Amino acid sequence: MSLEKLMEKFLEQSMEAEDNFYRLEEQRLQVEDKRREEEHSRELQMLQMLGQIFASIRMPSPAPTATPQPSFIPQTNLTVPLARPSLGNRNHPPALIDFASHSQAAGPGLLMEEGDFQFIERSFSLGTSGMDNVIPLVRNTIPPLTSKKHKGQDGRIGIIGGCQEYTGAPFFAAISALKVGADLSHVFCTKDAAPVIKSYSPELIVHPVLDSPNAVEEIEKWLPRLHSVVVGPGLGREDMLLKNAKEIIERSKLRGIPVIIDADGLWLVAKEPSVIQGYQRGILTPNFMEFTRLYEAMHHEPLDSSDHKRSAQQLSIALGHLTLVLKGEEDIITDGKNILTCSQEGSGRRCGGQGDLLSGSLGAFAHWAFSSPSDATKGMNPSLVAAFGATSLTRQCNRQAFHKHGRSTTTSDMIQEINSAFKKLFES
Ligand SMILES: NC(=O)C1=CN([C@@H]2O[C@H](COP(=O)(O)OP(=O)(O)OC[C@H]3O[C@@H](n4cnc5c(N)ncnc54)[C@H](OP(=O)(O)O)[C@@H]3O)[C@@H](O)[C@H]2O)[C@@H](O)CC1
Ligand SMILES: Nc1ncnc2c1ncn2[C@@H]1O[C@H](COP(=O)(O)OP(=O)(O)OP(=O)(O)O)[C@@H](O)[C@H]1O
Repeated sequence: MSLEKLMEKFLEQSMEAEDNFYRLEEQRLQVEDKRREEEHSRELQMLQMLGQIFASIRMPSPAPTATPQPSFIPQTNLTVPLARPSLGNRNHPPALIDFASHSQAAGPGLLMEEGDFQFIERSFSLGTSGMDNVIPLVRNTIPPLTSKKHKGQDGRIGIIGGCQEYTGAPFFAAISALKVGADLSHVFCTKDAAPVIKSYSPELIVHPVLDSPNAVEEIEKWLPRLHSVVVGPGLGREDMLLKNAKEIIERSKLRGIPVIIDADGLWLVAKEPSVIQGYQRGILTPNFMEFTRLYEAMHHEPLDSSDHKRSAQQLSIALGHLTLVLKGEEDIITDGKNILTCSQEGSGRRCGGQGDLLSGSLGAFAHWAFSSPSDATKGMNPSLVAAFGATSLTRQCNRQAFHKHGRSTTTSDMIQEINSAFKKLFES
């Protein structure tokens, strides 16, 4: 046999061996996923039972002298979503965390009693002692970079958004998730937005399906592989796109995938709050305008803007203790029971797209927080920890970018700062 033939044969054999290796590895991962799923569903069942036991112990006792405050009646929803956790996610039991935060005094801050509920405020501005409280929890959830992992383990994030008008927003969100440390970022956008978004970056996986007749089925195929979805950046407000986004949210909920809703996704929530109400892995990231819309949709009265924290808390409660991030001069993060405020120094530059950096990076932080062992967040709701990570990072990026570019600072400049801002906050 000639040397050439020998080489050919050798190459064929080694390719076959490689194929076999990957096939076996895939099988092994499937078995591992199945084992984890079974373990998670057992944990969920136990936690539900525990939840019921706690609930029966904590039935409200009548408080004869307390004056009820009708405008602030908490509409709690302490049920654990009967959802299968997404693959690779260690499940954080929402009910248990709720009970834990009811019963723990939360370090520094203000303790308010409202009827039967305790509202605990923790004001954390980085650079003060507050940082010492939450930043270490964020750190605990960040997966270490080791050589033992395969591609995808640190996060496969899906962005639902991108239409003819808005191609920047989904790009900013998707690239921010990657730059923070997720392994893969998928953008599900309309057909005409896809080539534009692809042309911004070869790093993104772009699916031109959001306006196709079978959009939901096309996207659902990917859901089992996604660790979190961010719905809304650049989605637009066309009825058909909102309808598809709504269906994706519903299907993500069924799989227990963390769902971050921003921008036009919040327009959808204001119209149909039930789409996310009560889902303990849902996080909403409104700016003040979006917040006002949501508040008025839920409370049927104008927002009293004198006390943002209280309003944010009320809205969170009305939405079934969903985590809210009200963005502004200071970011208010609440799940209706705990309030964190992040006033990490940013800058006076308010260019468009900063919110997309926040929601995209939150996609990664949320995956990490929900898939960490529960002691990593020391009983704090993982959504709060993830949101604090994302807001402090966004503000730090803004600060660093402004330092270099001054009034010319744009979101792209902020994205360039993600690595060093991340290091400064979480790795030093
Ligand atoms: N490069 C891209 O592709 C980008 C695309 N983007 C995408 O655009 C889509 C629409 O998003 P949106 O935020 O412009 O819509 P909406 O909520 O109707 O706000 C409209 C008006 O509300 C006001 N307003 C806003 N904030 C406020 C505040 N804090 N406090 C008070 N008022 C405030 C303000 O009103 P004005 O001051 O102009 O009267 C503003 O003009 C969405 O898909 C998003 O992802 C962006 O991500 C940017 C980068
Ligand atoms: N007045 C402010 N001072 C400091 N930081 C701010 C201020 N307002 C917003 N931010 C920060 O900017 C980031 C984005 O918030 P912003 O209100 O711009 O969101 P948005 O309007 O949804 O953004 P987008 O342009 O992406 O739609 C948040 O991290 C928030 O903390």
